[in-house]
Amino acid sequence: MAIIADEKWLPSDSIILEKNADVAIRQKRNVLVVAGPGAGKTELLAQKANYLFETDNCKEPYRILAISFKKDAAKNLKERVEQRCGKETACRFDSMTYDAFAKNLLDHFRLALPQELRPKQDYIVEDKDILKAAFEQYNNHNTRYYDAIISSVSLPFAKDEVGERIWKLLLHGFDDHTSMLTFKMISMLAEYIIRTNIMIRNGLQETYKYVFLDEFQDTTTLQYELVKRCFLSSKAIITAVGDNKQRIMVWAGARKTVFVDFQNDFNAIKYKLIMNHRSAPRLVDLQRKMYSVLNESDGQVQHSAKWREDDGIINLIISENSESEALTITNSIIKKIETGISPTQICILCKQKPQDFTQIIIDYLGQKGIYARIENDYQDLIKEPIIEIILSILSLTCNRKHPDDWQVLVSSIIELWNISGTQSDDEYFNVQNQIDDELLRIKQQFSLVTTKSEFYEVLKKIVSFLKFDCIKAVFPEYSQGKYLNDVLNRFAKLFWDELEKTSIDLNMSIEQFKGLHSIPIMTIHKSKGLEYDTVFFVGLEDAAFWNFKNQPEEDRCAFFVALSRAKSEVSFSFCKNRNHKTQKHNDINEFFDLLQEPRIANIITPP
Ligand SMILES: Nc1ncnc2c1ncn2[C@@H]1O[C@H](COP(=O)(O)OP(=O)(O)OP(=O)(O)O)[C@@H](O)[C@H]1O
Repeated sequence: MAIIADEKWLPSDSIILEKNADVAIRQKRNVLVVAGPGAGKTELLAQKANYLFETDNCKEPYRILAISFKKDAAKNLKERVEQRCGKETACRFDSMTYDAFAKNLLDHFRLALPQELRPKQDYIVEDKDILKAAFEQYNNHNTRYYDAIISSVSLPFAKDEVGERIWKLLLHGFDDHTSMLTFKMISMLAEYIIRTNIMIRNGLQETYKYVFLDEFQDTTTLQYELVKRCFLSSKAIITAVGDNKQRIMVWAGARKTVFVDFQNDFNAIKYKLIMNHRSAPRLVDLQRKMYSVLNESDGQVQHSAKWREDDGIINLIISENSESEALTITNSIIKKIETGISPTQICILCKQKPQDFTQIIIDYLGQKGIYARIENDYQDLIKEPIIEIILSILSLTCNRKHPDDWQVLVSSIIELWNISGTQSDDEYFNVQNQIDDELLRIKQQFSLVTTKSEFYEVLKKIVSFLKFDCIKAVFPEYSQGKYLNDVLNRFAKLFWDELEKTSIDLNMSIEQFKGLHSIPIMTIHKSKGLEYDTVFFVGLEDAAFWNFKNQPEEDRCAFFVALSRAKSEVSFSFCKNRNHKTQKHNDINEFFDLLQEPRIANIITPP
């Protein structure tokens, strides 16, 4: 890659950065970028990676570490950097979740832990049954407090309290159980490793010259402590991006003071962005109205110039019952699709339990030949590296001429089987031939599949061709316990569902599984960081916001996140009688008041 002089560097993909974004990208010290939805915070991180690599500010062999909350967010960021800088340079961009970061540290440096704190090498992660069994040994049956008890322990052990005793059981195994760690325990052990081993800490700081923290508002105290332990007072330059108004993880321990703490601890300079590149002007107006409700100053937010001033539609649908709600939403979706909007650009959101709120809508859409599905199970699976490889194999058995799939498969196999670039061309062609032969065998075997168990046999063949042990060895996330089996089983089940629905049309099943033709349904939590042309929020009701009285701020943020996923249209739906139960909106009247203000929402009251 040719090196570009600092002053000549320009953002890629014709992106024009607002001034503060450009300054934050070029800044040579720790920065905190705070900005509303659609301001381009994630885009800023991707551009900053390009800038650092293209200008050689991040010289070889230094690397960039990017930490996100969700696997798909981490993968998307990596893909953007790969597209722009090429795979070779982007291999110095390590994009992972907090959980993966902590687990990598533990797995690499497990032996640096004293015996008392050292889990077995084959420890299992997040197994609820083992957790329960450990607590029950101490007659503790209230699962609600398990997390708090685990987190209350300080390392190293000093007190011999119940929490410590439970940790010991989980660390070393008990009865027939092997070691089991929750992600919180992994984070605490990783923090302990860094705290007590200067060499390891120095090594980490020597590796990462730059660190990116996405969705910083949701960082928990444990995660923040780990970042601090790793990078405080180091030469690593940290860029954190976030939005207070989207803090919807307080229930999971998000640290409310994290922005101020970061500014103080890391002497970070704060930049505000004011653009909203995503939403149409009328939607931005509604978001702006919510700023004061969310205790955020700043009505300065601006919409992009690509819109006309009166663009954007907001609806409040008030239905008598679930059937009339489903009919209204289905008809509205049909109209959207008729105007050329892809189903994948239409999203249905719920505060919780999407199954309970959307099953009738799924059925009605299905009757019209429109496929909608609850994404929560699919989203994470699709981003699993092993599933990406299996899908590429299945796809190549349908059509050998899929260059992207071929690329994924060959590069994965080279990595899995540890065939380095120094091997001879002969060896490389040999591998290609082996892949070709195997694809043919799988194709033949698949052509005879009529039952679930026969399909499972095909999958087993694929995994044995890839070599189970190599998969475990190459991908750190699969190295321990049952996780790889768990991923494969979940995939087998969901993919067989698609095969059944398409009468075993493999090509169609792959497309359906990837969600290329379906309307995604998900919780607000899963929708973070995503965007759609049209959003339907189903269940603007007290029952969905059942804890509003105790956590009004977090629920307001949830409403705000739902609203801000939409580019051009958003509908909120209240149903007077949902699933034979009368619904109210007394507790969340403020949302109704807001939507019913003059010139905000069209009120739709189907019969
Ligand atoms: N400078 C820019 N010019 C034009 N479009 C942009 C720019 N920055 C980002 N975008 C586009 O705007 C949309 C929102 O960007 P992005 O997802 O990075 O925002 P965000 O601040 O992370 O949003 P959120 O907090 O809501 O998840 C994306 O479609 C992105 O491609």
